[in-house]
Amino acid sequence: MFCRKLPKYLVTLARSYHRTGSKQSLQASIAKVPDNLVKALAGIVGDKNVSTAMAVREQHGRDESYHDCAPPEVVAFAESVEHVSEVLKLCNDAEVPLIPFGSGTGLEGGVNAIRGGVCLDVSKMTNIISVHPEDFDCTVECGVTRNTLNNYLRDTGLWFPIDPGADASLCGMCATSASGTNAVRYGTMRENVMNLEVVLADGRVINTAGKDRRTKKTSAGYNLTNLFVGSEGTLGIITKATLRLHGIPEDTISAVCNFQDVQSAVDTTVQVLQCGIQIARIEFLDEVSVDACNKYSKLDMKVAPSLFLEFTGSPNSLKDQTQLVGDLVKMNNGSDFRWASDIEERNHLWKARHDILYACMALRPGCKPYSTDVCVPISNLPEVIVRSKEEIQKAGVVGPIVGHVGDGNFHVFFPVDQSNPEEVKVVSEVARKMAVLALEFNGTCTGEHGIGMGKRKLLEQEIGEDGLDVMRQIKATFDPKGILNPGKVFF
Ligand SMILES: Cc1cc2c(cc1C)N(C[C@H](O)[C@H](O)[C@H](O)COP(=O)(O)OP(=O)(O)OC[C@H]1O[C@@H](n3cnc4c(N)ncnc43)[C@H](O)[C@@H]1O)c1[nH]c(=O)[nH]c(=O)c1N2
Ligand SMILES: CCCCC(=O)C(=O)O
Ligand SMILES: [Mn+2]
Repeated sequence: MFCRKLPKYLVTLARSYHRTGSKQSLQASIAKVPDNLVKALAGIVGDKNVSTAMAVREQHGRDESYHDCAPPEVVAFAESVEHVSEVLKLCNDAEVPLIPFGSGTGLEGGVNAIRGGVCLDVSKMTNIISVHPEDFDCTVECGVTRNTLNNYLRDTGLWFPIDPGADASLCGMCATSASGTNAVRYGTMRENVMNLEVVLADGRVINTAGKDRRTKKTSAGYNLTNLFVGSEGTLGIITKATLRLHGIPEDTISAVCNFQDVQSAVDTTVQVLQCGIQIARIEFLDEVSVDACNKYSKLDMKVAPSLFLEFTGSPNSLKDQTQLVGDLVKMNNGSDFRWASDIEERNHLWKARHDILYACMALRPGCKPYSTDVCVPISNLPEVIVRSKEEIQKAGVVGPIVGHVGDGNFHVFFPVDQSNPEEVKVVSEVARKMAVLALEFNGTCTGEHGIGMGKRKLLEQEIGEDGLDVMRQIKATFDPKGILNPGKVFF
């Protein structure tokens, strides 16, 4: 069991766990941050940037998910890469856990300090370092959020299209390999990051593609950039990202339409993609989600399985695309095709889509979101959604379905009452069955939210024992003392 040299706090943790095998013992053995370490932190980042106040710790001990708050013992705010490097050296030498915090919008408990330690909040590092409009790229510090970047870019005619709905930090988005409604057209963070500045556990600073490199292509050695994309704060702290920018489309039209059943809506999506239509967004909402959206965002859509679509391009190409998609919708017995070309109407529609999490939560006030995130090859999507819906109905729980269907990715948002362990158990079991079903259909348990705490068991099923071993070896190379966000991705 203890084959590798473990840090002190992990030895205590593992021993007490194996003595009693209980969850309580895990919590009891959380590492204490010594007073002198708190003082040393203040020496690095300044007194104003260190806090042990309970309110600040609690605010940093959870994200937007259902996972119980696990506050760090101290929160430090970094203002520069030098701060990040010094703090890491300090924690590494003292063998104290360190959890990076971007903007706390994650959905898998990534920032929860389940083994205590120091939370390093990087949201004060907000410089937009460079924009090269002629090269379609920019470089930002880790605390810059996607809305801040897009507001800054407005006059250049460019934008960064990856859109997880929440106004997340761009390096937090790198850390979770985020995507969202625009991925069908622009890809995910993986396709849109060219270079990263990363501080390693021992304080060394590296640039994953080499300092100041910002090329569209590279064949130079291993792809370190994409090793850090999706690493969830377990391999290093991302302090800068060089990102690809895209031209703002000339014209945009949005539309909604509905179908008699889930299968027809998803079949339409598959056919749209198979026809090679360069759709900008195509989102599925089942009747439960539409109902929630109507109530929360004051829409008046027919309560039926629906698609939200967006087309972009020149006026001529828009005409061709919309005509073809209109025909496909009709072929699948879809109806109520409603266009929204006016910017206010479009914004209202997409705001409603992005607020779906809150709309679903409003179905059961006081509950927290338990979200699934499976992704399968597009041809398997209709069957996987239909069978997932059957599981939800069999379990008798509220489970609206929303999907980035163009990517084969969809979510069920179960609003769960955390104070009811039986309910949490039932929901977890449906979520697990859905993930296993996706794996059987050549899919993944997470298309965009990450593994965090909730999907660690599923990762092993997905990657296999040997694959997971290689991941552990990579972790040990980058973080031999295991201080970086311990307990995330792996147990
Ligand atoms: C309403 C709503 C809707 C959505 C979503 C959230 C919410 C609240 N999300 C999820 C979320 O926005 C996404 O996971 C973000 O990428 C997280 O960015 P934060 O800055 O908030 O990271 P946050 O602070 O939550 O941290 C997330 C993880 O990354 C690590 N981390 C953060 N900053 C780091 C850094 N600089 N270096 C290294 N590690 C770092 C943390 O330690 C943690 O493990 C989502 N996502 C998605 O992909 N598609 C979607 O459709 C949506 N939709
Ligand atoms: C439980 C929230 C999921 C958010 C999300 O990923 C989306 O709205 O697409
Ligand atoms: Mn999503």
